Amino acid sequence: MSDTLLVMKFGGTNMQDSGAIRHSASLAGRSLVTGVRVVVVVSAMAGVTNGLLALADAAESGDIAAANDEIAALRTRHFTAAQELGAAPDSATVRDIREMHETLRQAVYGVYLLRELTPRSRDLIVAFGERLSAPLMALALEAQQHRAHALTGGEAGILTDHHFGNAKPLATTYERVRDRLSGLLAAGVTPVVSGFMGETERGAITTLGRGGTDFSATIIGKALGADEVWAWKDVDGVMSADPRVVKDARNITTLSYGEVMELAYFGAKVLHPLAVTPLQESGIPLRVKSAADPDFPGTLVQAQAHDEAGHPVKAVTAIRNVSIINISGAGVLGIPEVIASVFDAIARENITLLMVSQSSSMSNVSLAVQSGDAERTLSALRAGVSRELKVDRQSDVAVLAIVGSGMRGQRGVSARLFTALASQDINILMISQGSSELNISVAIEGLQVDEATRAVHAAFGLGQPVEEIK
Ligand SMILES: Nc1ncnc2c1ncn2[C@@H]1O[C@H](COP(=O)(O)OP(=O)(O)O)[C@@H](O)[C@H]1O
Ligand SMILES: N[C@@H](CC(=O)OP(=O)(O)O)C(=O)O
Repeated sequence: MSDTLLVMKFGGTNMQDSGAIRHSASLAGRSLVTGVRVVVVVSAMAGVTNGLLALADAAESGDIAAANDEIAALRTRHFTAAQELGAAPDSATVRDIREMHETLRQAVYGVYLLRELTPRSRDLIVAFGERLSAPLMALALEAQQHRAHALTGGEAGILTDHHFGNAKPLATTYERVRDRLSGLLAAGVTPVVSGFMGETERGAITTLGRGGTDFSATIIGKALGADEVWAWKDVDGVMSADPRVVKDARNITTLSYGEVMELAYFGAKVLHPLAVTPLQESGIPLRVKSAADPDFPGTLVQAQAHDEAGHPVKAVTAIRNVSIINISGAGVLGIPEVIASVFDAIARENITLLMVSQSSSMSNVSLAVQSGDAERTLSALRAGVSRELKVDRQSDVAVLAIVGSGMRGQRGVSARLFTALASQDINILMISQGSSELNISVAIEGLQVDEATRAVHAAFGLGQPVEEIK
């Protein structure tokens, strides 16, 4: 057996049905047959997380029939996949899947009876997607003659805080994961861990935020001191823009942890924004790889940035469904306490600020937040800042960002961005540049975000192949 250890993450698309699961198992198998040890981390089958969220909402609103229909559809989907992967009707896997569905049904009925869906019960319900897919991957690996064992996030040692829906790992997680998984690996068994989920010290199930399976994989990678973490995707790697929006988006060969965090933070759905954080200290590389083309190198994410000649910007990305909250009035004028009260109110509500800007006359502060957080932001501000200030909201906004370490100290980058937007008649509502100079972001009308993305991608020549320099 080689000493190499890889953590491999398979997302929803790569788990969407028995065929995809079998293919994903074969990708892990390519390494396993060479003696490499692998920990597999899986997401829910594509669409299952959204289905679970929808049925939980239906139960809360009293529509138990709709919730039960969705549960039945999910049940059929998981049983069909298990059967197609070779599970006998009386096998332990089928029994486990049946029991999980029964518990899910009971949890959903509880929500219906109470007409209350707390963040805690939502996490319990939504984590069933990943809990149900891990045994399917274990089946597929076993069918390909690899010993495998399915574990929930908690069983694998992932302990988190109590931020249901957006939990973070506790420092004790790392040692615990090592304890839980080392024995299996030493015995030649491939652990298959349900991603996206963990549990609190008291055993309540938590989730790590949408797309959280990437984060689970890197937490496990750090805990085990893995050689690399591989995130298998339905795209070639991290691309210069969302390939669904920009047809000539190209694969980015290397990115630094910082660059990938900026990209994920500014909406590139390809990785969870915190996914690389566990890797930063240890310098473990993350590879984003194409499940359809496993020999293609994909994107290597590591500590150092590699800048590309003539390409100060590596990617353009966007966050949709944003609202701008404006705080204005003479009272804002140059009084630090006012600004402090604004940020206090936001911090108390744990709201993520996407952009902040203050007008030069200092009589106005604008905050960009996800539209889902806008009402909470408005109430927090109305309660927390002086009544003399006017607080209002502009909806249907998007934040577009350009990212790349090569723009540090480079002149003319913002000018190029603004010219590209102006050429399409796109009005800029807010501007901000991170002090790290890894990104420049602008708020624009939501309806214009796709054409803006394409214009900016073209203006920075991101569709053209480049030679890489160190
Ligand atoms: N810059 C980008 N690079 C690659 N993919 C992107 C980017 N921006 C958005 N995406 C989208 O992210 C998707 C992959 O993320 P996701 O579906 O969450 O992965 P998975 O579930 O396979 O882990 C792609 O299908 C692509 O449409
Ligand atoms: N299933 C979860 C977690 C996840 O990471 O999914 P995916 O890898 O399919 O993006 C979600 O949809 O958010």
